[in-house]
Amino acid sequence: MRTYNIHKPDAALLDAIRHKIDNLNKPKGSLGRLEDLAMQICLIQQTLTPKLNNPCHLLFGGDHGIEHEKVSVSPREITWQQMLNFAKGGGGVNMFCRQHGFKLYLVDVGVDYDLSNCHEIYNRKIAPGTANFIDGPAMSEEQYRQALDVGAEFVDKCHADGCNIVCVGEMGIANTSPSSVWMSLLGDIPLDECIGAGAGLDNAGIRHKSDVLNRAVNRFISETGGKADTNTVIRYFGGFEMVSAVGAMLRAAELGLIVLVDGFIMTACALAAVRLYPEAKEYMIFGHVGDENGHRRLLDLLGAQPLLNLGLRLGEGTGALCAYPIVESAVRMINEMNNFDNAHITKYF
Ligand SMILES: Cc1cc2ncn([C@H]3O[C@H](COP(=O)(O)O)[C@@H](O)[C@H]3O)c2cc1C
Ligand SMILES: O=C(O)c1cccnc1
Repeated sequence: MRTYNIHKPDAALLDAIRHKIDNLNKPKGSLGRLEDLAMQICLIQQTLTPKLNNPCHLLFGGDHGIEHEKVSVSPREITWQQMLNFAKGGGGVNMFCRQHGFKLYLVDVGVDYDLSNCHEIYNRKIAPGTANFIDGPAMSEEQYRQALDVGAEFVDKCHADGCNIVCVGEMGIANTSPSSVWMSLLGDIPLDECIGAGAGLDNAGIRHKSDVLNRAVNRFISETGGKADTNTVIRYFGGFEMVSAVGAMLRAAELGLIVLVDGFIMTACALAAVRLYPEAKEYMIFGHVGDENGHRRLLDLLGAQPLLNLGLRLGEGTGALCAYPIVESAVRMINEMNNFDNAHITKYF
């Protein structure tokens, strides 16, 4: 399996960035979180004049064996139907990509339907859905490697487009289930605190989802003696689209791109990426906290402060895309605002 060469950005510029921000014509600290964002972006880009170039959105699609256990309110057909809908420009993700000028890459890594005639969708299908993790691992080691590599491949495409900020999103009916299991096992949090309604289960549905996931996790723990490493947990429960998202986040961090993180599912992928390479977190901006049970706790676990709180629970990358204008504002602040000297304002502190 490839390794990723991910470093914490060099902190040598920290004082110069702080000085520039504090010298802008405003009371010290008065642009709040925008100042922290600008700081993070300057460090990632190693400059006092950061830029956001050619933003790209990567959307990976895949189906899940665990869907057969009725852990989602929706059937798996929705995955391919939505992928085709995205290809026609009709999804939530499409309108926000259009709004903010993101180039959208749609990638089939494991949808249980032949999408190869659709030229707007890249065909990187590893298998038509993962295996059901109630019985054994969702994917083989080889499939795990492949899924990570697809993620990296598409970040390389974005990079070749001149992009320096990527959003990552997903489409995969039932994928809140593996996300909850990752959160529980990688975050050491009781499983039921990680489980929510997903795309709209009622209380009885959530109880059933919890029964299924508890059975699968208990079986896994007795099989592995509770000693499984991070890669094994990710591979055993993950979806192809989720593992590709992990690979994309890691490659983006390796290349020094900003990663804009979406909702519950993508935050679970961020956790997986950070468990593998802790420095990857320095490159991540967390777009929002959504309404899926567990999302807030997952963000807290990562020490992440989400930018928005809009009650979203769609996925696809929509929450990350909605946060993009805030990121733009932070970059404008540090590039365009006058400082006390050139605005001829008396510096009083
Ligand atoms: C029409 C529709 C569009 C979606 N777009 C994203 N999701 C979201 O819901 C799914 C996860 O929820 P669960 O684990 O409960 O299935 C994922 O596909 C996620 O992207 C959708 C779900 C539906 C039904
Ligand atoms: O926050 C998310 O990513 C999410 C929540 C519920 C359903 N689909 C996605």
